[in-house]
Amino acid sequence: MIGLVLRKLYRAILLPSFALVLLGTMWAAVLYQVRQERVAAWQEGLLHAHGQARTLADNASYLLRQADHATQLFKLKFEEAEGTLGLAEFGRPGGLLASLIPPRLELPVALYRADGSLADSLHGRFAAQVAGEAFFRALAAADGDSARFDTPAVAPGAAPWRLRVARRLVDGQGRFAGAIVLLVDPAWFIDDYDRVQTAPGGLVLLQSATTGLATGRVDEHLFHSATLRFGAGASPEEAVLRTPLDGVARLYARRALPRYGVVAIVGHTLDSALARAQRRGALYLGAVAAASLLVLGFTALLTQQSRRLRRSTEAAEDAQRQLRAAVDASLDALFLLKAHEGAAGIEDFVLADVNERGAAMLGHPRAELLGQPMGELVPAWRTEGFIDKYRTVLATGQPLEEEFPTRTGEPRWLQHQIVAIDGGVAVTLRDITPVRQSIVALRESEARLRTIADNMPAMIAYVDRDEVYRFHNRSYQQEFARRGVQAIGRPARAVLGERRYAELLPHIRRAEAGEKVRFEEDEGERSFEVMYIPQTDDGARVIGFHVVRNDVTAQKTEQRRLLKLAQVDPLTGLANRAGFQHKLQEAMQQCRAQATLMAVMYLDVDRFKPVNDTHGHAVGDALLKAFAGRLTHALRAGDTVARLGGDEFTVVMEGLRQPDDALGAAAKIVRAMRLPFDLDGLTVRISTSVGLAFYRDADLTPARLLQRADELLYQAKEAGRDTFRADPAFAALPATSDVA
Ligand SMILES: Nc1nc2c(ncn2[C@@H]2O[C@H](COP(=O)(O)OP(=O)(O)OP(=O)(O)O)[C@@H](O)[C@H]2O)c(=O)[nH]1
Repeated sequence: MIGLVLRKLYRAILLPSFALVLLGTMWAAVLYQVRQERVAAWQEGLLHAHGQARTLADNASYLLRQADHATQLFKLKFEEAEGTLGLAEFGRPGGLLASLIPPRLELPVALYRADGSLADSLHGRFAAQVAGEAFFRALAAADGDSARFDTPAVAPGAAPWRLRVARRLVDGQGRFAGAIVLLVDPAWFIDDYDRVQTAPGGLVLLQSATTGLATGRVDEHLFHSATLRFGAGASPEEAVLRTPLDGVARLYARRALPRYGVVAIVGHTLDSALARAQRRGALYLGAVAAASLLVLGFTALLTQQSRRLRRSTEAAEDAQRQLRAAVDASLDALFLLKAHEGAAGIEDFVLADVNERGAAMLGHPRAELLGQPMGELVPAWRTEGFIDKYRTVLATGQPLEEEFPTRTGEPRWLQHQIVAIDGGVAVTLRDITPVRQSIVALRESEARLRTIADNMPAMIAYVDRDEVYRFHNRSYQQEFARRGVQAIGRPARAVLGERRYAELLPHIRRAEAGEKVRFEEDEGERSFEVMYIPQTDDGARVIGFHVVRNDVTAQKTEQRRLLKLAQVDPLTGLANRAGFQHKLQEAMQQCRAQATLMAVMYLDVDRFKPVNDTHGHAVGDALLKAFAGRLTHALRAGDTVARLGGDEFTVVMEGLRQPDDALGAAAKIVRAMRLPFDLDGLTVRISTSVGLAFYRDADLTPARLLQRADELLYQAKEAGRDTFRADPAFAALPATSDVA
């Protein structure tokens, strides 16, 4: 876990760290270079200033030397002329002074006597008496011939200072005779400043070594008395100062002229000295800034790209891990085999990879198996011809799938799949023994069910959700054969025919909706009881239905026979009360449906009891039979005649055109019964009374209609018998009219 975090951290910071190091190195190198440039520019500036200070010093020393020579020349000529040489002679145009010093300078010159009084002067004002001044005293006391230089202020504190060149004069006897004095304005040296050529802001300056008074120039501005003070630790030759002059920082170079008591100074502004270095520095910094931006941008881009790459690599690794897990968890043993070529072609296959199940099947850890030749690892594979099959699949490129039982060890069924891959084959092996066992069990179960179904008298079939016959038993086979149709695999609509299919469709739909359907079906003489039993899948979805069809013709016939028996009067063979009631109900329904007219007659034999009493029950029975026969004979074939019991009979007449038809029939019956009955040689006379009720569409029950006929019969009996009474509402004839 910690290792993973560290690895992630390492990946995350590697590139930024590299970029930071690169940036740091770049910046360090550039800053170093900038600094070096500055140092070099500094040195160069100083060098330049030194050169110029030297030039200034040379220039000044040249003029001062000339001044020295001039005093020396004066001294010689003065001494030659034995003290008579005047300044006018000495300093005239083209004279001795002019041979050494340009006349335009109009150098102030003074001649002092031995007592210090001013003897003569040119081009300037001099003090009238200098006997008390240090330089004069020094000259008077000295015995050498060297000139003396100093830098007195002409008017200390206010006027510009001067460089004074003074030389001792002697007379013919070598005694002190006075002094020749020259004053040199330091501005003259500074005026020659153009030759020095400093950059703008540059300073050229001459400073007195003793008084510190100075004369200088910055650009066109000439100034006096400004004193530059260099620090105690400053180099005697160079310094950087912010002068009190103008506050501008400069690089200064100094060149001392010890003989003349002055120092030549040149200062270059830091800005001008370092301008090029600063420009270059800015250029370097700009370049390194641009390069830094590029590095940062490139690093960001690389980081992003590397993050993407890392993500896609991780995704690929994840997918690979999942694939590996799926392969290891597979129910199949998986082997990747590489063909091993020998002299005679492919000799064996080497195990390149195997999943956990495959390793378990071979009985070794996976790591031990990789790289092993299969022929040696599992010799049975060679003897069982596996290696040959792999070779064939690899050669043809055709995949092979097969199921086979093992020949060695515990009997098992294996499923084998071989697919050609690059340079070898991928092999999957699956133990399908349980599947085979369940298939066998299923087949046995199916065979048992078929045996049962085939030996059932009922016709059994299965119709799937597409209404196609998928199964039928032998009974149904015979039925289909009898009709000359083939059912299996064909739609019910084609097998049944359009007409029968249309009749059965409502039942089919109900079964398909999941309802268990039971109905009867008649086919000519034959009757069938049919059941449709829906079949559902695990999700309770109807996937078809079973058809169970029983031939119930025999039962139906028997049923009809029994029903008939129950509705027949055994004595007369006419319908009994039950049969009559059944018929009356039917007739009334039909009458209502068709809006026709019907009639019900209620008849009773008049004075039957005496016949029984006189001749016995047998004669009574015979009379009842004869009565029934004569009654039936008197009526239409479609009329229903019944004996309710005793000597009571009823007639149902349907489809009457008019009431008269029934009235006529009643009258005919009454007349017919008056005729004597011949009962095995015994002649019996009776008569009959009839009640006649009509029915068309009134709201009436069968019992009420019969009761109505009974009431009318009662009226006929009351009227003296041997007549009929009809419902007056329907009777066109007088309902009570006696039968003629
Ligand atoms: N022989 C015979 N007699 C029967 C049978 N069933 C009923 N009877 C008799 O039929 C007679 C019916 O008589 P009723 O209708 O009541 O009297 P009736 O003599 O006909 O008098 P009216 O009907 O008023 O004219 C009774 O004596 C019954 O015993 C039968 O099945 N056979």
